[in-house]
Amino acid sequence: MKICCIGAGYVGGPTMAMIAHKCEDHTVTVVDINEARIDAWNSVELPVYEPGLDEIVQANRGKNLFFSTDVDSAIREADMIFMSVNTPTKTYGVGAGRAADLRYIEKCARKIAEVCEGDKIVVEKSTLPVRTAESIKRILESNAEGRKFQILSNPEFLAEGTAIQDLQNPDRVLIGGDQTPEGKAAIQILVDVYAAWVPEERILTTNLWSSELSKLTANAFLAQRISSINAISALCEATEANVDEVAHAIGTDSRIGPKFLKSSVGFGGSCFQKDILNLVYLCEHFGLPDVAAYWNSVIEMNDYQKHRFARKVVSTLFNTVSDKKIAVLGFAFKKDTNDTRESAAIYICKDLLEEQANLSIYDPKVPEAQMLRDLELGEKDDSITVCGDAYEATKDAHAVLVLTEWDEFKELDYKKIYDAMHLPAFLFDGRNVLDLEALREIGFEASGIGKG
Ligand SMILES: NC(=O)C1=CN([C@@H]2O[C@H](COP(=O)(O)OP(=O)(O)OC[C@H]3O[C@@H](n4cnc5c(N)ncnc54)[C@H](O)[C@@H]3O)[C@@H](O)[C@H]2O)C=CC1
Ligand SMILES: O=C(O)[C@H]1O[C@H](OP(=O)(O)OP(=O)(O)OC[C@H]2O[C@@H](n3ccc(=O)[nH]c3=O)[C@H](O)[C@@H]2O)[C@H](O)[C@@H](O)[C@@H]1O
Repeated sequence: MKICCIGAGYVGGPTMAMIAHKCEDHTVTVVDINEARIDAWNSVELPVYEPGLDEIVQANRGKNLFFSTDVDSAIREADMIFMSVNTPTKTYGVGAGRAADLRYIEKCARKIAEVCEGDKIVVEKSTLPVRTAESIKRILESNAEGRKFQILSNPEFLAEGTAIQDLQNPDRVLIGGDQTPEGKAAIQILVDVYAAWVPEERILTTNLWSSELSKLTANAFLAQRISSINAISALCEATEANVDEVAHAIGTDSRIGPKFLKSSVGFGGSCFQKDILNLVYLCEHFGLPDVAAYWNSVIEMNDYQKHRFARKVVSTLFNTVSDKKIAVLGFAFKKDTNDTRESAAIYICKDLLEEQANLSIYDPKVPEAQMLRDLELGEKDDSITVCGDAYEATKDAHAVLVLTEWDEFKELDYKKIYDAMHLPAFLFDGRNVLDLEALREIGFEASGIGKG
């Protein structure tokens, strides 16, 4: 089979690389209108950093895995077309700030209608509002001219930083489609692709709307757990309870489970916030304001947590950080990724810049240009310095903030860092990854999240 994927981003690239790797009989072409991105996929420096990704791309690129800007030809030749384009929060017009911006997905549908010649299976890989398949179907069918289209929903559940592991061994693959004989046949074709490496009992099939809604619901539930434990972290700080101990104590209840209970500076990433906003918008659209308010509170709590952290830094540093050097360790929204979209670090840095702090930032994977873009600063702005390592960033600092849980931050020589800092030397572990007792023995005024 010939497979085409429109959108060579964090999802399109890795998922298609895995399909090509596991299904050597299929030819997979990933296309994008962003030429620089396609060039990078064809180079040694891939545009997405993911442990294990280089190896599978190198093994298959040029054999049955291709990256191209020739969108039309790839669509024309394909039997199955994945749409993996971005679906950001709308920034204009009706629903601005909440609804999903579906213009990219609609452009894909129109492009497919315009250029394809035979029958196609069109797969929604992007995360979409429930019932988007209906619009896609209308666009395709209005322009069908005898061609037949089957629309499937196959949302992606990978997490960045563990994408390859998640794709290799997914908890489940979800495929939704029409419950007609033709729809079921299309579902089976996609089931067969995944069955090359995923046990069949982990491939779930549903109707289209359940599949679309399950993706938004899964992200909302995951984010809700983080907001719940972060809410408790504030109470821990007021009561001398320890949030890690509370999380462990509740997580051993098999009904609650231990995962996604790590208190932090707040969740980031391109999807949790956008998908919950989308869910909130949908609830309002369907006349369910109480349901909308319930899910919106997950985002409100996350905003509270990010600002609470920045406020705590300022108040601990004697209520002023003006002209003080604050070292920021970690800028990505989580470890093992170069992605900074919606990273809590952006909001915390902005709050501190507002207080006139001088920031020296180090992240092992995020380039300086990206940080400047995220902080909306020009190239010559001297309120931030981007450093090549943690020691340079922390030299002469008044405080160190750990904002991403990169493993290397656990291995640093904190005595060396302490000796080069102003005293009292403050350290705020926004990820609860460091040994606070050991840091206090060195002399740090060290604090974590949710640790009274
Ligand atoms: N990033 C993640 O970890 C996950 C993302 N998702 C969902 O997957 C979708 C894609 O996300 P990402 O890969 O992160 O986005 P991304 O922004 O990294 O990649 C999207 C790509 O689509 C391309 N594109 C947009 N319109 C196009 C068009 N008309 N023709 C050709 N290319 C076009 C863009 O140039 C861009 O390179 C979103 O709906 C997202 O919610 C789902 C699970 C995980
Ligand atoms: O739709 C998506 O985009 C993806 O969103 C998340 O994946 P991702 O955002 O890549 O990463 P997560 O591991 O979920 O982390 C999200 C944020 O929550 C934070 N987090 C996570 C877990 C936790 O216990 N505590 C916590 O603060 C992370 O540091 C990070 O900032 C989901 O985990 C994926 O299943 C989903 O496919």
